[in-house]
Amino acid sequence: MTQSLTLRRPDDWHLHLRDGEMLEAVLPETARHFGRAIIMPNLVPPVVRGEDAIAYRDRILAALPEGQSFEPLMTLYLTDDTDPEDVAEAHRSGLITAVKLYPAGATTNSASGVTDMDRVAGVLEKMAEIGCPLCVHGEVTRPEIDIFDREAVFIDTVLDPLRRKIPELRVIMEHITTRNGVEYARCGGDNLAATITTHHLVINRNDILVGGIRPHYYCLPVAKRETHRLALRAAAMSGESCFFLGTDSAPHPDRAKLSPCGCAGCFTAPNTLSILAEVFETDGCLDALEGFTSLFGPAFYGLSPNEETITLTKGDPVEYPETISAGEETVTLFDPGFPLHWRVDA
Ligand SMILES: NC(=O)N[C@@H](CC(=O)O)C(=O)O
Ligand SMILES: [Zn+2]
Ligand SMILES: [Zn+2]
Repeated sequence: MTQSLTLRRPDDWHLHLRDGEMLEAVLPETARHFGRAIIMPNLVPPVVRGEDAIAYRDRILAALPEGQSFEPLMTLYLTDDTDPEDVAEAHRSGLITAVKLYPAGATTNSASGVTDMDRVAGVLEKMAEIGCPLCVHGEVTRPEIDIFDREAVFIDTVLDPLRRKIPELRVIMEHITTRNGVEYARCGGDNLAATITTHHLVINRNDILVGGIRPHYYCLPVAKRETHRLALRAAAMSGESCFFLGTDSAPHPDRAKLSPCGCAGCFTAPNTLSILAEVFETDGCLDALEGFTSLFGPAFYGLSPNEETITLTKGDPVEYPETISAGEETVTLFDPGFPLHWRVDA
């Protein structure tokens, strides 16, 4: 029996597009299905000032194939030296949608991130005043903290104190991976939301490590034990508007993933919607998909949902390529490990 499902066109509230040949290769994969995306600023060098964001936005729009429409929602990369006035001006002019906090050393290209929250207090106060949201990579980097505890410790020792100090600041806890993150976001009131990735609904830490190491499942924050994955799944399907999709699709050349020090990131842009439809259906929650992919994100960011719709049709398993090419490089798609029956109609 064929079934179909029509949704408002989704948005991706956390996306890495990179630059150059990688940008050209991955942008069409997102623009095919998504109307808008929050564009991560962790380029090398990072997108720090308003003028960097203008230049990056122009490169993205120039790389968009004819016939595709897509709106990049730009962000600035917060550093110890970010100027509050530069942020205010970029926000006032509509250039940026949010500012991104990377604790220095927490993840890919975060070396220029924040070393001490006190140093950015002035910018964060300014952002609270003007209503500019803060997207947060929520992991501590203290070497003594176990990698599996870094999100929970961040919530207790950095995020909660920050929100008590500046309660008006709108915060998005990005790519949450723990029950702790779910519970904190759920009780955070109107100024707090959390994004959840596709891959964290699918894999737990065993999938990375049991029976051989699977570098393509390695991302940050690293997938946790099964109880946490189940909490994320329940949150995504709960219909609570504080949880919405941020794929964190993070392409890296296979050469860089399959190395003795492989880098973190899962590339999910091409098959995300097929995977999400499959997992929401498996849990009997297809009705909750549209809120998660298309409604709650815009509502939190004060935007309207997209006018257009997309339709997914259920049928024989859809074949996605194992890899896509980016110049001379290949990038491997995230493999959910189960057949995908929902295809996005062209
Ligand atoms: N998620 C990841 O594992 N990697 C992201 C960085 C990030 O979002 O933390 C990347 O830029 O590759
Ligand atoms: Zn991150
Ligand atoms: Zn990311």
